[in-house]
Amino acid sequence: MAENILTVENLNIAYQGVPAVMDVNFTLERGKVLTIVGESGSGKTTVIRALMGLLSVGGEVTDGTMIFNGHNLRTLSKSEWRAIRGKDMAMIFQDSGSALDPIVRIGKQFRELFTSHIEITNDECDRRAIELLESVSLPNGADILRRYPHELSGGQRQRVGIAMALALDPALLIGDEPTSALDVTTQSQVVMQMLELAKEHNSAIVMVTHNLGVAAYMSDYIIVMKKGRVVDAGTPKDILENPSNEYTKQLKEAVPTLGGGRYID
Ligand SMILES: Nc1ncnc2c1ncn2[C@@H]1O[C@H](COP(=O)(O)OP(=O)(O)OP(=O)(O)O)[C@@H](O)[C@H]1O
Repeated sequence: MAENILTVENLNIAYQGVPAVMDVNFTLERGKVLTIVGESGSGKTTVIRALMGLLSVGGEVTDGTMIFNGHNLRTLSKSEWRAIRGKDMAMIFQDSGSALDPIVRIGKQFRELFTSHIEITNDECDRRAIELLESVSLPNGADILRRYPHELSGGQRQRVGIAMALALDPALLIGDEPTSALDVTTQSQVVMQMLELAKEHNSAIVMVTHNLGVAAYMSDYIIVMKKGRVVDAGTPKDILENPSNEYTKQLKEAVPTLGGGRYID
């Protein structure tokens, strides 16, 4: 039987006591991709921030369990979180590029990332960083390592963010609209690269997107959220061929068409 890397049961989250996410359940196996879709304010970001232990101020998990790789995430101490985050579990934000430290060269940021989790020489850090940059289509890695973030384009910075997220072979990669700030061509390239790398590393992915087309293309499972609850869940085929919820039907209709055909067909 495939190993579950993540099990979420009856997850409830509130901000200042006001419920924002209610009764969310899902499981994810190693190497699989789960996408959360839904309208703005439906609770997507709240769910994945809870998974990273990074709910914004006032946010609190009020009920339920989240088990990641045998760890009960609700009971982790700050130092246990630090050990897991970035290593076993990594996150790519919409603007991961801008999360880079603006006054530190890229090479040094890679070294800091590696050395905070593993014993490694500087030369080995640089070698691995260059390899990772190559895998996200940044072939001039040695040059990139010498640069500051502002000396890169937005797309290059986002690729650096993805390379860093994958640097320590995370078992789980969490993405919040990881490509939405990029132009459409770069978006599809970056999604493909994320998928390829995740497959190579046997990492699972939980990703938030507004776009059911992207979700259908890249996922093994899709969860549709509305007003803090899961209103539909299943494989892309289940969701698209038999949307059980009126809202999913509307989302499906809203998928943009490409060349006259729906992207998801
Ligand atoms: N820091 C906060 N304080 C209070 N309420 C919040 C906070 N963050 C989110 N919420 C509320 O929680 C609900 C879910 O928000 P969340 O950001 O998770 O939605 P989302 O589906 O990710 O939206 P979007 O697609 O716009 O990013 C919303 O009603 C929102 O107003």
